[in-house]
Amino acid sequence: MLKLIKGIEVYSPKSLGIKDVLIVGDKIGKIDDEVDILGVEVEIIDGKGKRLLPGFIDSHVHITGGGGEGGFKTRTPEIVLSDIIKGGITTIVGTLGTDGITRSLENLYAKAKALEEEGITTFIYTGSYRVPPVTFTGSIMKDLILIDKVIGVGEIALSDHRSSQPTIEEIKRLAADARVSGILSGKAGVVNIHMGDGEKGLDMLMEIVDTTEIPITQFYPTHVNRNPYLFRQGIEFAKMGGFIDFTTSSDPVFYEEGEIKASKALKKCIEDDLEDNVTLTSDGQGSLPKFNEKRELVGLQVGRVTTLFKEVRDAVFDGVPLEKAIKAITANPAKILKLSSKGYIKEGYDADMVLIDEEYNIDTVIAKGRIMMKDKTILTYGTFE
Ligand SMILES: CC(C)C[C@H](NC(=O)C[C@H](N)C(=O)O)C(=O)O
Ligand SMILES: [Zn+2]
Ligand SMILES: [Zn+2]
Repeated sequence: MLKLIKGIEVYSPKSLGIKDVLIVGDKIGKIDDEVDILGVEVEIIDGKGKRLLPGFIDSHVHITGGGGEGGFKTRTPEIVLSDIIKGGITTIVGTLGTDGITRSLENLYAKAKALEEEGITTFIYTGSYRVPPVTFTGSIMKDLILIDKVIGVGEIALSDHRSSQPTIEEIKRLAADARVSGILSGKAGVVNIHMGDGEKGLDMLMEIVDTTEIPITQFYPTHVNRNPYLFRQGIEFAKMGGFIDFTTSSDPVFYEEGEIKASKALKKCIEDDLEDNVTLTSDGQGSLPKFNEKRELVGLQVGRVTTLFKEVRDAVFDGVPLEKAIKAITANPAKILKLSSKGYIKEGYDADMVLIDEEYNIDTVIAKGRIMMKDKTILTYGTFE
C-alpha cells in the first residue's frame, strides 16, 4: 500500500522545507515539492503544520530488563512495544548490563527478534558489563561475524565499582577483536563502554588510543554526562574525533549530585562544534541505581525510552536548532553503528519516520512503512499488551 505524506516540513535531519513524501512498501520512494499519484490507491497523510523527522535510533536499551543491584527484587522489567512507539523509536539496540548471569544473550536475541516481528528494527550488543564477556559462541569475533543481529560489544563497564576491573590489555584485546570482526562482517564492531563514576574516567580509553593502532571511533562510551569531570573528559575525547553518548533517563537526585542533564550536554557539544560526535541514548529499562559514598544502594529507578526525544525537545526549547539536535538520535547513531539505510529522510532509505506537531510532541510514528501510531493514537501494540 502506498502512503503519501502531503505538505510537510522535512528535517532530513537537514531542513528540506515543505515537501510531499511518498512511501513505497518499507522504503522512502520519493521526496518532492509535489508528488501526485494519479489513478493509484494511496493512503494520504496530511502533513500541514507538522514536521517530519527520521525515525529515532536508541542504541542502548535493556530490552529484556536489567538492574538487580539491590538483589533479585530489583531486576527491572523487559520493554513493551508501545513504550518504544510512544518514544518515536524505530530502531533499537538491545544490551545486557550489570547482570549477565540471570539475563542471557539468548533471551536478549529472542526479545530483539520479537520486537522485529512486531514491526521495528533491532540489533544487539554481545557481552555485558564484564570482561571476559559473555558470548553466544565462546568468541565475540564469531558472535559478530556469524550472528546478524550482533553489531557490537557492550555495555562493557569501566571506572565503576560494579565492573570486572578489567586490565588495559583485556580492553585492548576486546576492542581489537570487535574491530577486526566488524571489518570482516561489514559491521560497526563498536565497543559500547559503560562509564561509571570512577575518578579514572576515560583514562584507559585515551591510553589505548595513544598506544595502539585502534582508532578512537572503535569505542562508544555512554553515560558521559553522569558527572562534570567525565563530561569535561568526554568533550576532549570528542575533540580527538571520538564519539560520546549521553544518557537521557535520569532522576532529579542525580542532577543535584552533578549529573549534566542530557539536553544541556547536547547543547554544549553543539556549541563546541561537536554535533557530529554526540548521541543520546535512553538506557531504557535499565536500572538507575543510587549508591551512597560507602557504595551502598540507597535508591533505584527504571530508565524510560520516552526520555530520548524528551531531552532533544528540551534542547530545542533551550535554543538548539531542531536540525542539529535530532542528529543525536538519527544520523549520528546510524553513522556510528553503520546502519546504511537508516537515520535520514532520503529516497531509498527505510521508511522510518516520526511526525511531530507544532508543540514538538510526537504525533505519528512510521516504522518500515507501517503506521504504528497516528494522531497520537497507538495503532500497533505488542503481542501481549
Ligand atoms: C547512568 C546511570 C544513571 C544508570 C546506569 N545504568 C546502567 O548502567 C544499567 C544498569 N546497571 C543495568 O544493568 O540495568 C548505571 O547503573 O550506572
Ligand atoms: Zn551503563
Ligand atoms: Zn545500560
